[in-house]
Amino acid sequence: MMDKIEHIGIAVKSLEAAIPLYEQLLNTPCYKTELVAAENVNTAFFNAGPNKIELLESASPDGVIAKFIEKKGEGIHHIAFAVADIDAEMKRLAAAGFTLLNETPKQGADNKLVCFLHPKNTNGVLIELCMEKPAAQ
Ligand SMILES: CC[C@@H](C(=O)O)C(=O)SCCNC(=O)CCNC(=O)[C@H](O)C(C)(C)COP(=O)(O)OP(=O)(O)OC[C@H]1O[C@@H](n2cnc3c(N)ncnc32)[C@H](O)[C@@H]1OP(=O)(O)O
Ligand SMILES: [Co+2]
Repeated sequence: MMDKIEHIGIAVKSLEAAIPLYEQLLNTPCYKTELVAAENVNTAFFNAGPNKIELLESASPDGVIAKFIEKKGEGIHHIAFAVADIDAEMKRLAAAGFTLLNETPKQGADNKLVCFLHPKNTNGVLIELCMEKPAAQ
């Protein structure tokens, strides 16, 4: 089952410029920045009530965020839903005909395991599933 919206991902050209703007907008400090090398992105996180805003800056000129900005400009890039069991949700959604962009959960930011669904099957919206990484046994 999909729980709450965990975060909304926003593609930006420059975190240096966008962080102070979102701090002012949300009236709360950025609580974390993190490079997610596997995704080629620099991220910055803000709390917004029960949800989060994730700013995404490309870490290289050919990354997915750079490509997105080149095509569509800065703006909302994806919506991430929290799930309790990412493997079960991936299985359910694949069986329902959605296109999973990764076959197994992969490392996300903020200690999460994530999976993306192709926007072609979701009315043009890139969807991310994310689950808190279980503590190492
Ligand atoms: C920081 C980690 C993690 C977290 O923990 O939260 C993140 O959020 S990482 C975020 C960045 N990573 C990803 O987005 C990974 C998943 N995305 C992809 O695999 C690709 O971006 C994609 C969705 C498969 C698109 O890649 P590609 O096919 O190479 O790009 P194109 O430019 O050719 O696009 C094809 C088609 O799809 C449209 N598109 C692309 N991105 C989006 C988007 N974010 N939302 C909606 N639509 C999107 C693009 O416009 C093209 O459409 P057409 O032009 O109509 O063909
Ligand atoms: Co995200």
